[in-house]
Amino acid sequence: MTMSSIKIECILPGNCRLGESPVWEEASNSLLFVDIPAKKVCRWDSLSQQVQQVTVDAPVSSVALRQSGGYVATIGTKFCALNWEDQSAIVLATVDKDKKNNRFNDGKVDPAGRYFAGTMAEETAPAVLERHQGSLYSLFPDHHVEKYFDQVDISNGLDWSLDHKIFYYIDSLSYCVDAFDYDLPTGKISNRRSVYKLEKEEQIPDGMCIDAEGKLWVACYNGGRVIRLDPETGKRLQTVKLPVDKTTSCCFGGKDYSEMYVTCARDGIDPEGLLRQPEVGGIFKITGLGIKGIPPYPYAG
Ligand SMILES: O=C(O)[C@H](O)[C@@H](O)[C@H](O)[C@H](O)CO
Ligand SMILES: [Zn+2]
Repeated sequence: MTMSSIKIECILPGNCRLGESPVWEEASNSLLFVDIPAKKVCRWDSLSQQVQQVTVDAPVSSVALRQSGGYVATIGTKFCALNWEDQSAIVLATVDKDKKNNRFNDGKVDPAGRYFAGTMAEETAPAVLERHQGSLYSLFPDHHVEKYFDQVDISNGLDWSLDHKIFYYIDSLSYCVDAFDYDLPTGKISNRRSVYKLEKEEQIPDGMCIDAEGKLWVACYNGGRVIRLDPETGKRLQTVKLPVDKTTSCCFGGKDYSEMYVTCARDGIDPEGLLRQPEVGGIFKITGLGIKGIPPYPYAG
C-alpha cells in the first residue's frame, strides 16, 4: 500500500465545540454531523459547500438517516425524529429517566434499521465524569427500546461487521474496541470480548466506522489521528494523523464512499493548543486512502 497519495483537507473551517456523528447522505450529496454542546445538527452540501443547521433544545449527540424521510437524532436522553423542513424534533422514546445528569452519546443504525445509542453522565471536563452511569440501548422500528447493558462510562463508537454477525463497540474509558456476536433478526448481542487495546499515544478511542474490507477505523480523541484495525487479528494496519488533537469520529462518504470525513472538538483545548491547531473545530476530508466505506443504514421506523 502506498501512503503518499493521502490528502487531508479541512473542508469546513467551522467552529465545532464537539463535532460528532458524521453521516453521509448520498441522496443530497451531503455530510450530516452534530455539535453536541452547541445543540446543533448540521448538513454540509458537498456541491454548494453550504451548511444548514437545525438547533434543538438539548445536547444532540448523534444523527442518522430515516427510511421514511428526514432524520432521527439522540437529543438529551431522547430518541427523536427530526424534520429538517420545519426544524421540529418529535420524541419517539426516552431513556435513563432516573438519571438526571445523563445524556445520550454516540449512536448508529444497525443493518436491520434499529437505532443503537448509548448514554453517559454529563462531563465536567473532557473525559471527567461520574463513572458507570451509562447504558447501551436501541430503538426498534416500532419505537420500543431495548437495553443491552449498563455500567458504561462513555458510550461511543459502534458498527457492524459486513456479514452482520458481529457488533463492534467502544466504551471510551476502557481504552478498548470490543466485539459481540450479533443476531440480526432479533438485535441480540452476546459473547463480549476485546479486539484491540489502544496504545498510550493513541489516547482515547471515540467514534468508529467499518470499511468495505471489514476493517475498523477509530478516531482517537487527544490522539489527533484515525487508526485502521483488523478486528480478526487485533492488529493496527494504518495510522492517519490529522492536524488537530481532539479527533472524535469518522465516516466514509463522497463518490462511491471513497472519501473519509473526520470530526473533531475544540472544547477542552487550552489557548496554546488553539494557536497550534488553526483548523481546530473543522471538518476534515481524507482522500487517497484507496479504501472505500459502505453506505449508512437508515432507521426503519
Ligand atoms: O463525543 C463524545 O464521544 C463525548 O461526548 C466526548 O465528550 C468526548 O469524545 C470524550 O470526552 C472523549 O472520551
Ligand atoms: Zn464520541
